[in-house]
Amino acid sequence: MIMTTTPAISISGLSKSFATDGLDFVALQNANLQISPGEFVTLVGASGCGKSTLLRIVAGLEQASAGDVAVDAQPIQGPGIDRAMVFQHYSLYPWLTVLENIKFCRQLRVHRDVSTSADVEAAAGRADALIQLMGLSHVANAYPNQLSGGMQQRVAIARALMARPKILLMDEPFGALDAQTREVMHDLILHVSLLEKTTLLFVTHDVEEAIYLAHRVVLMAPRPGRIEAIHPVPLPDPRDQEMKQSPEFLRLKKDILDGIRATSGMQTQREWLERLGEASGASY
Ligand SMILES: Nc1ncnc2c1ncn2[C@@H]1O[C@H](COP(=O)(O)OP(=O)(O)OP(=O)(O)O)[C@@H](O)[C@H]1O
Repeated sequence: MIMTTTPAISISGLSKSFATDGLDFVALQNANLQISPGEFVTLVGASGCGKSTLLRIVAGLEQASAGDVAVDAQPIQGPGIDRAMVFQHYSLYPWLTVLENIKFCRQLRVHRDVSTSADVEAAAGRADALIQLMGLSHVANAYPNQLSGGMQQRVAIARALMARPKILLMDEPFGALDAQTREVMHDLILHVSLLEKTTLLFVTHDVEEAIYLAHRVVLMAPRPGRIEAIHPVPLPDPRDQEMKQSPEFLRLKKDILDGIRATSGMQTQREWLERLGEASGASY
């Protein structure tokens, strides 16, 4: 892909090893990826291929063993307000209401120091707009444990968007939701990302979700964790649920699923299934 602007995220020669039992385990090896401003990129791949590790390094929550990550051409130095992260488990503050959870980041020191009264007013307006957009106005004063999983995740997303991050990092954010709620969330996050030109890096196990949301799907592979292939998604914006039935969509889904199967290390060949049958027969 030819970049004409400064990448929103630039990942070069990125590696990460963990010391386990005195041995170095390579979770990520020489990853290279340039993401344009406003681009939506999803990461898929077999379990343990380093998707979350890559995301956590970009978030500044984990340190790289080698290589560089830059945001807007600036090397990252830990977490920053230019990047917000949403996890699979909603991680809301149970003692705060929905509205208080969403406004919480405004009360952090980093924001308070730069806030004028106009900033505070604008923040209240943004919190209201996010609450409306996410369909949360009827529960604005409720506590997280009074909400369904889908609603809690909408609060977590609204909270992440509150500081108007340039980059949103999402680690299986819809993994615990039912299929219908996921579809609603997909269209919602696409809508917001187009509106605010947010750059998205999104981890998922769901290949359909990965294609529907993304401009590019990055296929990762394990042992060692690495980027195996990058698939551009040949669908226009805005997305429409019907596109999931298009031949381009189905072809890409098959290619990516084949890629995951080929790199997962799991065996489905007849020979191994037969051996399993023989072994079971012998033991029982
Ligand atoms: N803190 C850690 N210490 C040791 N090993 C780790 C640590 N974090 C991750 N790993 C290992 O690094 C590899 C990559 O982990 P990671 O969570 O990034 O994979 P993933 O692709 O997100 O997996 P999954 O799809 O199962 O969530 C795994 O083998 C994991 O066990």
